[in-house]
Amino acid sequence: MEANSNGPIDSGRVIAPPTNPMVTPLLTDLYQFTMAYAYWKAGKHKEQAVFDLYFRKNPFGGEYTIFAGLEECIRFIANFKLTEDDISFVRESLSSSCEDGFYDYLRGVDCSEVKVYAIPEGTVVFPKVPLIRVEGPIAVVQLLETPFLNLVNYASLVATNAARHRFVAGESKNLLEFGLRRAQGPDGGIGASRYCYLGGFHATSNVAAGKLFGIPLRGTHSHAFVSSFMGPDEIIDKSLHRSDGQSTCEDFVSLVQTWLSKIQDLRSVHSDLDSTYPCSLQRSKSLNGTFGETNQSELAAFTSYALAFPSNFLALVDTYDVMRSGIPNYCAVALALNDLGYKAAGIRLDSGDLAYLSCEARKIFCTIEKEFGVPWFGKTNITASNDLNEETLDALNKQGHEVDSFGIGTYVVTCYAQAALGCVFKLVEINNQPRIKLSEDVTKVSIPCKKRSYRLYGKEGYPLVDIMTGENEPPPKVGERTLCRHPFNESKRAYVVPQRVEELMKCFWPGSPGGVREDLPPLKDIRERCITQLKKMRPDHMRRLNPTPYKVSVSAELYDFIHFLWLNEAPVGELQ
Ligand SMILES: Nc1ncnc2c1ncn2[C@@H]1O[C@H](COP(=O)(O)OP(=O)(O)OP(=O)(O)O)[C@@H](O)[C@H]1O
Ligand SMILES: O=P(O)(O)OC[C@H]1O[C@H](OP(=O)(O)OP(=O)(O)O)[C@H](O)[C@@H]1O
Ligand SMILES: O=C(O)c1cccnc1
Ligand SMILES: [Mg+2]
Repeated sequence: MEANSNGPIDSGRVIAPPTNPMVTPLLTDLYQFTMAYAYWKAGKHKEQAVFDLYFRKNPFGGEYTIFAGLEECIRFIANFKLTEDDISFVRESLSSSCEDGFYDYLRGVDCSEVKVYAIPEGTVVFPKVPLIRVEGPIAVVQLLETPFLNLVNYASLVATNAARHRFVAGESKNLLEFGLRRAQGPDGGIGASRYCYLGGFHATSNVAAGKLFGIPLRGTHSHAFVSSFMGPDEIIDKSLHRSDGQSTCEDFVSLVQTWLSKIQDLRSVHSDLDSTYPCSLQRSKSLNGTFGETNQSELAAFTSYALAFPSNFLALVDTYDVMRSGIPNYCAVALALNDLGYKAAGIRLDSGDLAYLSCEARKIFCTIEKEFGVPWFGKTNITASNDLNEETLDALNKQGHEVDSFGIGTYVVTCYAQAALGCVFKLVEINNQPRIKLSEDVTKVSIPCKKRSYRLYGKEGYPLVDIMTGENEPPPKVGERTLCRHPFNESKRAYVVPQRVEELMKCFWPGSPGGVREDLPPLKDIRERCITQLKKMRPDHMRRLNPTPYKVSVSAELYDFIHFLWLNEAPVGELQ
């Protein structure tokens, strides 16, 4: 069970309210209330409706999407109730001709008669396949459309964005989400931290998200900290205990200076690197001449930071000059700390050519490891930040770099490459009658009926195709040939003999008190699900350039029915 500041999310039958208290029944479009009134006025409000929530196209030019936001939807409906205040406001907002009986009806509305089936959060999903199916009295379900879309659209978009960044960065790299200052408001910031973590980031700088969701917190320091120091005289208390507490170094500042001199005296290292250096870049300079005078105010800042956090010393090295000042200053402080039994945590680069600088820094760290016999120094952690995105990560990979962690803000949280996912909520059945929404644009035609969907896996363990069937059709069977048809293109079809069949949607809200429903898993488990699922995808669906589309299909029976209904509902044109 995951705890947060609201208590457990899903304890027994009690589900916590939405994370954001602004998520109330009024967080909807006015037309949901006007329609609810018109349904009520027509005596239609209790008719049983089925809506599908799905998207039409994968974002970011990719061929996969990560589904996120479900937990908040369930928390929303579990606590759905209009207050008297809400009802008064709706009354003021609707036409004065609306009858009082409607407001009495609204007073009693909750989601106890609503059923929600959904694909588990963190699953890799594809266009057209319902992520969520909502069943229940039409007036109530209509009120859920906007908040459900609001809760799923950005969550899934940013989780997908995070997963894509992780894919490009590579599994061995640490991804830190640094976007709060650039996010679209407080909810955008909190949501970004939560769903970037879900999508595979390792940590966030967002303290509130750490508290709310238990996401690991990470951070370095900013340029302001470095530039706030004028020189070493500012350091008053220069003493530092050894890490084992056995003794105290009374003048850590001098110890740092001693190490800086030793580094400056290193004259023996040249750019013709031996094979122990991990970096292959040939643009290196020798240390000779590189380490002249370093910036003393920067050194004071680093020393102060080390005195404050001796076990966790990290330095932003690009305030003045990375190679001539930041790196030697960092090394001096780190080596002084090493004398006292502390292992420094690394550097951050926030400007310049991150590939080149990371490689140069690595060479220096390797040199120091060798020259001074400090066994871990070559592996010093290098964090890079500064307007990173998929493209820059890809470029860094191509050039070769020595970055261990990436701090990514603006591009990941604002979903700069694509503003919205475009999830929709469409009526597919009313009173057991399938409904279809037609469009000139065939990709916008809805797939009618209350459906089931399955993921069919092939011999190699990869998912091959998702197939939607009518609710009462027999499911595809392992080892049996299943005809999978493109929903709208007659000629596109294939037989699939699945090695494994997975039903995608599960019941998350049963529509009757005490009914069986899936638990809401902790965020960590959702993240694990996402990471595991992505690893199981066939690589050609995942590549950045021209990925192969994953097939989404319907059964032969559903195909026939869609086209029967299409012909039935589309008026025949007449040419004169
Ligand atoms: N080796 C590289 N290959 C491709 N892109 C890189 C490389 N190194 C850095 N970048 C990217 O290039 C851009 C550099 O931006 P810009 O020129 O505005 O910053 P800067 O001058 O390095 O630093 P700042 O202006 O923040 O001090 C950033 O988006 C960064 O992520
Ligand atoms: O670049 P992003 O991906 O958005 O990541 C977050 C950025 O935020 C910080 O910069 P800051 O706000 O201090 O300003 P800066 O851009 O001038 O460094 C940090 O140094 C990163 O560069
Ligand atoms: O901790 C950091 O280094 C950090 C946090 C937010 C934004 N930029 C950097
Ligand atoms: Mg920046």
